Amino acid sequence: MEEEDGLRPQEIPSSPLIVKTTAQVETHTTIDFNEDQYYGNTRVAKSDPHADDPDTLVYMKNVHKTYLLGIEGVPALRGVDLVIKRGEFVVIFGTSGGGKTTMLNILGTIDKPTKGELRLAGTRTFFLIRPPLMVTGVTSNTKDSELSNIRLQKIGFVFQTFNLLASLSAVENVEMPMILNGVLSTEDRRNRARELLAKVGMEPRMNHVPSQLSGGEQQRVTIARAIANSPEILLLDEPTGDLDTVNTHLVMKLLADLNREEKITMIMVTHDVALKQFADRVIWMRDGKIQRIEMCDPKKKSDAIAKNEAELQEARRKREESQKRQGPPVTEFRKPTDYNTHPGYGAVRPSQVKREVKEELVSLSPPQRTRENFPV
Ligand SMILES: Nc1ncnc2c1ncn2[C@@H]1O[C@H](COP(=O)(O)OP(=O)(O)OP(=O)(O)O)[C@@H](O)[C@H]1O
Repeated sequence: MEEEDGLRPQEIPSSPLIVKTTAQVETHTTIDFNEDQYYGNTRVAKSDPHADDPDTLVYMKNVHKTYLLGIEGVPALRGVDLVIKRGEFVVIFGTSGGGKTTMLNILGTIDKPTKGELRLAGTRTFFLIRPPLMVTGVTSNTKDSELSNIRLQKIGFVFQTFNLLASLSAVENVEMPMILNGVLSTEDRRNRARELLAKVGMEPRMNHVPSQLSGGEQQRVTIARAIANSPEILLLDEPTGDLDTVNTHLVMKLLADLNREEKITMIMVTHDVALKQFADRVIWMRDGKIQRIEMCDPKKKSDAIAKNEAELQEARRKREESQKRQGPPVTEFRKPTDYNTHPGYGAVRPSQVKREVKEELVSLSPPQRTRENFPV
């Protein structure tokens, strides 16, 4: 029986039916869907085995994003289909204005698509042009607080500009996502933050505030903070963009280790061609579309990781040698409390956290572009 709008009324299947398909992940263009699926009488997606595969962490189907500038629409994404599997290291590469950051913002639920389907780490998110009649999961009407829960538990962010809270120490910054998650006790949070900072080689400077840390050190703290709630995905927007060569090696080593050892899925936007070597797949974007997907040779990836480590060792050796030649560095001794920027050292005050988190959430939102600061 066909309804007026051409959609069939049908019961909600307990799990979406998988019908005949010849889909292949690697080349998004060859996905051939043969039948629609229905939730109630709302058509949400055509059948695709990847959509319900437990190893699928990101599923984007026909995702569009159009920004509104006054009365004009700026199309940033124009029908993106993408499947990312658990544990992959994906690099997003492409022309300026191609839609890379927009895609990352949508994957991070910082921004919502105008149209299309997005499933993230088992969370189903439908964005339909018209309001869905019967839909399971989250819709485009989903409250921001629910989306921020997905962000908090499933996704870690690392940006080019480290985005640490200026008035909190490194260890307090790392504790922040755990405070928001509200699962661990104060003591457990502090211990975990300490462990994470040790992992990124920053434990000795855990009581320093960001302004007392170098760019590379701040980025390591950011990575520790990003993995605090054991996310499944790390979204990285030019994570080495502001770093020198040695710190780039260091950060890439950390990311490669987290990907290999902890199976965290990495999705990284970069303009640095050299970083493509760390990827399993490179997604090339142009004019809001995926232009092509390049599969990378696993051997080249492991060679790149080994070369990166060797270069890092060499850089450290050279630095130690030059320090020996110049004699011991002049050390300024300070008490830990010299780094304290607010009373109640060691304890994060709830009012301060609340205010700073608010600022943090604002800073995570995509910049509001207006006709004045963003002429078209
Ligand atoms: N908030 C916004 N308001 C209006 N237009 C926007 C907004 N954000 C991005 N755009 C436009 O959307 C398109 C894609 O932008 P996006 O920042 O995603 O590209 P990108 O590939 O990350 O570019 P770059 O490599 O230069 O950072 C561009 O045409 C951009 O001008």
